[in-house]
Amino acid sequence: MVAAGTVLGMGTILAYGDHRQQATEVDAPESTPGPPFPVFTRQEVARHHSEADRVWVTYGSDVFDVTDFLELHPGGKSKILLAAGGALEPFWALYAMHKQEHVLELLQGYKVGELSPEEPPQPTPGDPYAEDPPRHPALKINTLKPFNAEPPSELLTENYLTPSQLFFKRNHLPVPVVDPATYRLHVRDARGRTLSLSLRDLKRNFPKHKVTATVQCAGNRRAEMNAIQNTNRLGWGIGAISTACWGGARLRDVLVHAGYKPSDEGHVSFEGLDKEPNGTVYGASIPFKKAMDPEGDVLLAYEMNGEELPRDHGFPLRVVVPGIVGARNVKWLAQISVGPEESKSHWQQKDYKGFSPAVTWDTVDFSKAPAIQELPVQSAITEPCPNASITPGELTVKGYAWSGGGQSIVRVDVSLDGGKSWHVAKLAGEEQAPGRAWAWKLWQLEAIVPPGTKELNIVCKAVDSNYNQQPDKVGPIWNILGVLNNAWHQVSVSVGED
Ligand code: HEM
Repeated sequence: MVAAGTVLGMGTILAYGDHRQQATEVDAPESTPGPPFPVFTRQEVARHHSEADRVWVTYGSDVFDVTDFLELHPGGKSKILLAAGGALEPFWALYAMHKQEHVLELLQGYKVGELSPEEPPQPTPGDPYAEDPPRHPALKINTLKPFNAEPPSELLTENYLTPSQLFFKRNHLPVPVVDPATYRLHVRDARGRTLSLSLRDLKRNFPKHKVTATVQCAGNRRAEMNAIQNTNRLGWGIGAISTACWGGARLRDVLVHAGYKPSDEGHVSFEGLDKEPNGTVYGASIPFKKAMDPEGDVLLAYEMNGEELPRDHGFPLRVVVPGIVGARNVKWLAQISVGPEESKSHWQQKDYKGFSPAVTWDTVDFSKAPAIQELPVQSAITEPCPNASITPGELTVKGYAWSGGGQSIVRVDVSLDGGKSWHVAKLAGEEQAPGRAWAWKLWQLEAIVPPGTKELNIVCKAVDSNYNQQPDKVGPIWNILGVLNNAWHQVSVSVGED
């Protein structure tokens, strides 16, 4: 049934075939409609995520079986396998050369069905996570309930903005189901009254601002800390960090509307609609000064990468606090209040704080450590992958670098010999104003691996505009919560024969 295709160099692709019918015959009679395509749910598609189960992908509302194209793919089999069982869109946002007519025609030849219309989420008694949204199978899951997952690290630096479906997900609780028509944001105003703002109010009454900002979880790279001594907390790799262009109202404008003055002091507390079974909601706070700073760029965001905020990222409204740890970027925002004290929530008081390696669960005193706000300078290697096997000759090393508090990245040093000698990487990314460099820089180093080399120990370290640098070892910054790991990132690869 499947006519094998032939690839004649880049761009020249012949006859890959049609899985259902030979519909591309040159002299085909007046097109007679074929039998209707079968309909599949996203869950059924997701079961086809390996060659053994056949590799299915979706594009729009169509389902394709691309198993027979794997070996023919100009981008390689491994790349298609990243999308196996899920949507092509986030990958094709990274590799835009697919948005050409001949590629789409080629894909049509592999169509095997259509997606059934999205079922509205069904509450299941006893499972508070039953109404969580569908996710892309390419994500590497840390925990399913609550959903915590990161993209494959080599994809992180394929595009400056992370496609929303691949953006890391860090949920503390089930994703709430919110009706945008009845949604209200409650803001305690300066006179103690509660303002109730609809989404329409926020969109119509406050100017829309766009900010490109990186969000990083404090636990990014915890796996390296867990390898030293297990913290028994989410073992994030290097992918608990992503970048998006956010759009929404400025928090400052809403606070001014609510009667606050820049000279006021204290903290702005946020509460989400995500709840524990006992009714406790997620909450966090940021300093009032940051919220009111005209250059602080804090948003009440309703857009992510030019589209409506996805459910996993806080639909219909979330806080985006550029330069500040992800945990304060409260999603599914329900309430804002201003007061002399920080949020009383567990996540502000008893989590997301840094401690000495000497502190244990028996000796920890959470009241002694400040809540994490701005994060330290960070960088990581996304390519090559750890334990990859490479050949002598040209080597491209890629990665990301970012610093908290709006500090820009001024340099990334890369070593191929474990830190004995260094090279300076080339930086790329949006130029953002000093002190407002909210988004990461992607970096790249082209190197030559001499013949006879057996292995490389690749290391990277970044320098920010305050000349803050990363510490060389994880051990001395290990802590019971496994947060703030910004040690030099290291990747070892073996070098085979050419
Ligand atoms: C399953 C459906 C897919 C089809 C039908 C497809 C098809 C193609 C075609 C026809 C090209 C050559 C484009 C040109 O003429 O310039 C191409 C290139 C490429 N594809 Fe795909 N692709 C698919 C999935 C993917 C996925 C999921 C990824 C990434 C995760 C990917 C990554 C690439 C890359 C990196 C290239 C460029 C290769 C090079 O220039 O050396 N493709 N693909």
